[in-house]
Amino acid sequence: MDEFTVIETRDLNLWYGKKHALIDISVKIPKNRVTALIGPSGCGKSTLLRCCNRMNDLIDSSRITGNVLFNGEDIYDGHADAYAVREKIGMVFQKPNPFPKNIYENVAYGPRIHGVGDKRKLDRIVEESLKGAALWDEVKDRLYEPALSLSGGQQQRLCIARTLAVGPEVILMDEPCSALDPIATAKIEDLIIRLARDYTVVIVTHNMQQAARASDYTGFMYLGRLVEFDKTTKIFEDPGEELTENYITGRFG
Ligand SMILES: Nc1ncnc2c1ncn2[C@@H]1O[C@H](COP(=O)(O)OP(=O)(O)OP(=O)(O)O)[C@@H](O)[C@H]1O
Repeated sequence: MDEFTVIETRDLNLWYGKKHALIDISVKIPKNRVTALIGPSGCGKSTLLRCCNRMNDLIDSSRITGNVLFNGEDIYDGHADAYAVREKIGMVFQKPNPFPKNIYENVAYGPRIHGVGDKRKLDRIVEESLKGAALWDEVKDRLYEPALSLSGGQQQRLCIARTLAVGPEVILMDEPCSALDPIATAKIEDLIIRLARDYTVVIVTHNMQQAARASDYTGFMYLGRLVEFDKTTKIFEDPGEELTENYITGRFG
């Protein structure tokens, strides 16, 4: 692969107690591309995604071996700061989870706790982040209304804006459309493609059409292993492994 690698895992293994959830995963995530992780329920997609920004640290029973490199530096190195990692590698979850605050405060929250106090600067960050998440036009006249008054799709784009506001390089998305209707889903998919101009996006999805439509690269996982990783067109048109072919043609799942 001749793309520039932003995140790389090397022989990554993860256990939840005795459960061996990730087995020898070595993968290179290309910069400024959308990578989709697909595979049947329980195969380890979300676990792999969470390893990329140390969210699994929050699960007491989890233990890892191997390496996860971000721009060549091991994020599990004793000196690495998990909070700084999560600023650079942001995450958007399955269910939109805005704070019970107004729209403006949801986006301003991250920059504020990182010390941005100047109102003009915060205004600019809020506007740019909402534009980046394709939400500005819909909310610019109601910035001080509760975030929870937005539709589900708007709330998810607000969560994306909140992630953008702290200046990430990578955005991890764990089934970001699973709680949304088809129109809201299409908007998020368009946004994902657009975000890859400025960011690297990794998305976990159950929806193979979504992976085919919105991603440049696809990893197929099965029982904790990464079976195949390649350009999305290759995975869907000419997979190298029979297991991948059986999955994408719907023979199991
Ligand atoms: N906090 C946890 N404690 C114990 N086991 C867990 C935990 N989280 C996940 N697992 C187990 O690890 C395995 C991988 O789970 P993971 O959620 O990563 O899979 P997934 O492919 O994302 O599944 P799904 O598509 O259903 O969300 C599963 O067997 C799951 O039961």
